[in-house]
Amino acid sequence: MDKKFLLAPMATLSHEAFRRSVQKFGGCDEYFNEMINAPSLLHKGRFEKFYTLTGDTPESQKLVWQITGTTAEPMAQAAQILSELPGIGIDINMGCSAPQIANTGAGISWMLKPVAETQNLVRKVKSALENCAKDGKTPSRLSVKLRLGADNFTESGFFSFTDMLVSEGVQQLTLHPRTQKEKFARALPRYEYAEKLSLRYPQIPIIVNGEIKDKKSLDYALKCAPHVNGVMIGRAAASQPWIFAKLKGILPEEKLDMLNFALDFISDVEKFQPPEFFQTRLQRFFAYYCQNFSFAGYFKTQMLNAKNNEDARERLFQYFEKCPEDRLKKI
Ligand SMILES: Cc1cc2nc3c(=O)[nH]c(=O)nc-3n(C[C@H](O)[C@H](O)[C@H](O)COP(=O)(O)O)c2cc1C
Repeated sequence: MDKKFLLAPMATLSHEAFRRSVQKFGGCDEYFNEMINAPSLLHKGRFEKFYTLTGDTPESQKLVWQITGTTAEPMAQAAQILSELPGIGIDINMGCSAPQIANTGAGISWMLKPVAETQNLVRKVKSALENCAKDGKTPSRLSVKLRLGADNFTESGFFSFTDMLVSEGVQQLTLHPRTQKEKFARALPRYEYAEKLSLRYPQIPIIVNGEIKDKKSLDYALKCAPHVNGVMIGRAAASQPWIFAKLKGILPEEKLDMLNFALDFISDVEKFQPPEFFQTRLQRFFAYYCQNFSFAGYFKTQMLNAKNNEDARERLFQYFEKCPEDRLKKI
């Protein structure tokens, strides 16, 4: 397939330990990091360094650092700092509609504010990236991840917004084609809008995102948006870190040891996350990973109740002792 595969930014999930799980199967073309709050990064909070830990593998060159914030200046400064790290570039989060983000003026709010304010943000971030590209180096790529906008969005309003982004020098757009309030469980994303973006801006890559979880859903998204340059996958990569290899048709024949895979993930979390984050990181990952098993609901509850990493390991051993047939799986 000539399309790129991208790992979605997912708060508490898209970190180095999780990327390593994906990389075990050959990885993907771009890894979006979980969103990084710009003011917190600038204030050098106690945990901020863990958001940018990469472990320095060649795959780190494929990182995209997503920033979130409510005002332009700190976001431009954060973009500058992050552009010094390994990776492809900086992404501005204009799509997150979770109330705790959107209500503060971050995420999708950037699509709803007076356009001049968002234009100022893009301009500031772009110029920060250009100013810090030293010695004739190409500046880091600037991309934006967005939704369709408010529930009463109009097509003309949406395109005048994306026209502004592209004319300000945004070099890649990822569209999760749902409105602010459309939840995952509701209707399918409106993939045709990604197609419209591809035809409108042939000069930049357009990435489609949302509900792609297997060959059938991939084929459907690409049938609706055949000209997109890539496909971004979030939740399905958390339940099946091998999904990119599966969709590319390069999965190894042999069965996967699901217990050892999970144990490796916990060890990587210990390497790349602070102890204060262990519980949330494990809980979020296992909420998805446990979907692979015969007694998914029971297993998930067991893992969500783990008190610490040792307890999580113990619960893994117990599950596979009870259900040995789940341990070696053809994925
Ligand atoms: C747990 C979780 C955390 C997320 N965090 C972010 C984030 O930090 N930045 C962002 O732009 N989108 C975030 N999203 C949205 C995803 O990037 C993606 O757009 C959405 O999950 C739809 O893709 P999917 O159907 O492949 O999961 C998050 C989604 C989930 C499920």
